Amino acid sequence: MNDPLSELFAVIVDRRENPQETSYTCKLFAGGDNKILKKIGEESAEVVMACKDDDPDAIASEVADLFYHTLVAIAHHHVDLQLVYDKLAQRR
Ligand SMILES: N=c1c2ncn([C@@H]3O[C@H](COP(=O)(O)OP(=O)(O)OP(=O)(O)O)[C@@H](O)[C@H]3O)c2ncn1[C@@H]1O[C@H](COP(=O)(O)O)[C@@H](O)[C@H]1O
Repeated sequence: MNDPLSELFAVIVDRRENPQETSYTCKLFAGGDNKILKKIGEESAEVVMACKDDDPDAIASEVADLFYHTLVAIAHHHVDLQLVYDKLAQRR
């Protein structure tokens, strides 16, 4: 699958398997749940604030940050993105 989320998820999983010193993603993995989940909390709050401000560009930007950090969380827990897609498909 080559949708943008799947492509990003593949890069994130590669960072998990092949750590690189300069990679922000690798710093998140190194920090574990404490670091990753704190970022999800922060980014969620930023999505809420951007929606409260009714600022479409800020909403898109903050949701992109939230998607990225959520993908890092599921990769950290070795959950495949396909499983998320399967859950969505089952709800159709
Ligand atoms: N999509 C993203 C992405 N979205 C958001 N971010 C980072 O998430 C952080 C957002 O948090 P903040 O705004 O709070 O910024 P910050 O102060 O730097 O964050 P903290 O130091 O507080 O954790 C920023 O550092 C962004 O660069 C991302 N970092 C990486 N990616 C992609 O992940 C892949 C791997 O990147 P590397 O890990 O850098 O190799 C590449 O495809 C990148 O494009």
